Amino acid sequence: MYVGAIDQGTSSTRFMIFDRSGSVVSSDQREHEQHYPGQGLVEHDATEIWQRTQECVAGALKKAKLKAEQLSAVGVTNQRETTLVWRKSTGEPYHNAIVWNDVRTADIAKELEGGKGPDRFRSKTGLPLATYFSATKLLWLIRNVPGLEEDLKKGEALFGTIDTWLLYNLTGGTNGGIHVTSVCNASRTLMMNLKTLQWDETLLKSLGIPKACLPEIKSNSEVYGHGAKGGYLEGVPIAGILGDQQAAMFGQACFSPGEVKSTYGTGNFIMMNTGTEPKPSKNGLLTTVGYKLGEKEECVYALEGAVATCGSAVQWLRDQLKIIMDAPQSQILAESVPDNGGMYFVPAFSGLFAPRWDSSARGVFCGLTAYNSKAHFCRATLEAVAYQAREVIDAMGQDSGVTLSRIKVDGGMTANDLVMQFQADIIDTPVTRPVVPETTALGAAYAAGLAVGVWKDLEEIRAQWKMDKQWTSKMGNKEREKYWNGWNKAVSKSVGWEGPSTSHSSSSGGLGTLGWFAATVVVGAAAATAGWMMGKGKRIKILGGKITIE
Ligand SMILES: Nc1ncnc2c1ncn2[C@@H]1O[C@H](COP(=O)(O)OP(=O)(O)O)[C@@H](O)[C@H]1O
Ligand SMILES: O=P(O)(O)OC[C@H](O)CO
Repeated sequence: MYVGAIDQGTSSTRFMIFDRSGSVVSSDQREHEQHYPGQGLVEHDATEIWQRTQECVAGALKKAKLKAEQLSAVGVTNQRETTLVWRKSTGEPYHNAIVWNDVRTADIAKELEGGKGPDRFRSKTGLPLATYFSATKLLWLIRNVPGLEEDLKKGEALFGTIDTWLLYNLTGGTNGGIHVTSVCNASRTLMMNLKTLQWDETLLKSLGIPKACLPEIKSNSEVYGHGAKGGYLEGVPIAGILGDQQAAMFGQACFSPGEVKSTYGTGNFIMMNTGTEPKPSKNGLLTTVGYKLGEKEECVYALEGAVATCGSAVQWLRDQLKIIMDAPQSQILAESVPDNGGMYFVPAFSGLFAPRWDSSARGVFCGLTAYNSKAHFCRATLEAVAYQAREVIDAMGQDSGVTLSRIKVDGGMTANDLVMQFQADIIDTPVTRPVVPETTALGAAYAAGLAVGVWKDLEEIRAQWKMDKQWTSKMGNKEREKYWNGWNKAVSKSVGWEGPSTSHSSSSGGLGTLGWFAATVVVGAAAATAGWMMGKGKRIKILGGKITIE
């Protein structure tokens, strides 16, 4: 018995085939182009994503020497919030998809507050008003694509997140393709009511979004449709849809309240299972749907801390600063120095997400002296991953009252020992990686397999989770405190960079209470304009968002 999973992520798409033991049988992965049409803008060509998806499916089936009919089911997992609209009559997108970390909608998010603050819709949706969520992106499209509003009202223009787009195309597109989304993806749009698990008429009215364009909300595990005739998955039940972070939580078998996973990919997303009642956050986290296994099953909720920039900062070291050739080299370079050399980096390329939600924050390197080398830039970038995660984990502890005994980790960056050790050090909690690191795809496969009886229940799935490696803290309290204070000083330089700070959470770091003693401060930003800045003995050139060190 085999189950497939399409994992459509921010940087790439994978198709993975698993056997009944949850082991990987075959995998194929393709990148798609990242479009950056301006400062803070990130777009994907949805047609390219569909093309890559088909190539991956064909590639993985070929490598495994399997035919589609040998797959019992296929699950879909996707980058969440990324928004697109397409024509029902032709299947063509009206515009590139606007990606979750695009910040063009800062003004729209502010406008939606209507004088009532960023938490105006939080009690219904569990979300603050921020650029991150789909409704702000859909409103931007409505305001900027001529004729779209009329087409949306008529039902000619269909809205979808990436799961919806893939399901539509997998099941036939203009030839009978279904228009559905999963409850956990819908919970990221600002349009779904967390209690009713349906689109909320009052919210839609406040937002000015017509219901006719929205997909039907389905559970995370049921047969939605079958692969279309003539497609690579012809006849195969498409039976699971989970947003990628929910899929990772599911693949990590976090089925009991209080269990936490942290995924280190393009961004970093930390989720805690909070059981069958939505848990409000007072500390800047998101209340969201974890999973719902079938129409009649209870919904399991989660608290989530989303950090926008994680592995993408490593890609930036590679592609923009060009101080590493590839991601694994970041560890080698960072390990070539004994510590951060006093340097900190706040990678607020998309502002700061959880727990601060400050869209005005921008990237900051600080604490430099002439002693610092590119190795310190690299080390500071990697360490920033762990500090950002600690902010979320501290907030999670405050919101849930749970003291964590461990965190289950996954995602591309868990290959980096230095990051994982520093993570365990800075949170003083064990960090545990499973044998199958592709938990996102595995979670989607589990959801699909459960719907068609490949796996019996959650206990059977839990029994398949096996530990590969665990990191425990080797750092003393005094040292941890020193680093944590340094990080918080750095963050205080990042917030409000693009204007008044929009931060609206009581964060865990004691911002503003610390003085600033660094000998040399270098402030850069992905969105920086042209200019030169002088460090002692170093020149840092910032030009059109590209930084070079000479
Ligand atoms: N050894 C490594 N050290 C640091 N970062 C890494 C390493 N390997 C992968 N990454 C980062 O992890 C990310 C890819 O992880 P992945 O889980 O595939 O992301 P996504 O699902 O968001 O596409 C990339 O941003 C890459 O820079
Ligand atoms: O594609 P990833 O792994 O970066 O995940 C993106 C998230 O789903 C955005 O919310």
